Amino acid sequence: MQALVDAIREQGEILPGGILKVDGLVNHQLLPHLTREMGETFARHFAPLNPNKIVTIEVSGIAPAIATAMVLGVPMVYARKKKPVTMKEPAFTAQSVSRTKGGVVDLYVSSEFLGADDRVVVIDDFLASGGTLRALAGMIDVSGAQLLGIGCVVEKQFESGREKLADLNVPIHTLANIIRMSEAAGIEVEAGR
Ligand SMILES: O=P(O)(O)OC[C@H]1O[C@H](OP(=O)(O)OP(=O)(O)O)[C@H](O)[C@@H]1O
Ligand SMILES: O=c1[nH]c(=O)c2nc[nH]c2[nH]1
Repeated sequence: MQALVDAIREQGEILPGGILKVDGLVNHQLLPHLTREMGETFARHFAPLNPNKIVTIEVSGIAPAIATAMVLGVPMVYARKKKPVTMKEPAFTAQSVSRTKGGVVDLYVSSEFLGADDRVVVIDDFLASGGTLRALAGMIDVSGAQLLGIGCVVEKQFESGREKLADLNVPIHTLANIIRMSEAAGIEVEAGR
């Protein structure tokens, strides 16, 4: 997605620990025209798989996920990181490591909104080590739903998440790919794959 690649070139910043800051378009401020194009692009890509649900993780996955779900005309469910009293049991749960806040986070999805009838495409903001998507894929599996594909806005190729998730045997589509980044060389970014 060229507009996303251009925006990352313009606004992206490298932070310690191999973190790419794109708060101006993905993780704090959202640009509606870019978010809409993300949704349209994911929807075009995954529509042939005929999903009936989009699943993501709060918080930064919600915007691209709802943009995709709106185009496909299907519900979007997000894994919550704190279980509210309203959540109906049983809930599927898993743990992942937050890359931007540190520490282990719990993920919860109620069986009220995910189950054996669901054909799921997962949409998230970042594919880095793949740990978060691995945790979510485990919950989807336990629920009995079928995982059809994974879409991420930004892939950090140098963290090899795509390779680590290969055993899931589902297509992974990303919109921008960070090949490498360093203070010396800057951010090397190309269209996703
Ligand atoms: O492939 P991984 O190494 O697991 O990294 C990707 C995950 O890291 C971020 O979550 P984080 O909890 O940092 O942020 P968020 O609250 O902004 O969604 C991001 O939203 C992805 O879910
Ligand atoms: O804002 C972010 N920048 C990153 O580099 C990253 N990697 C995983 N999750 C991330 N979130």
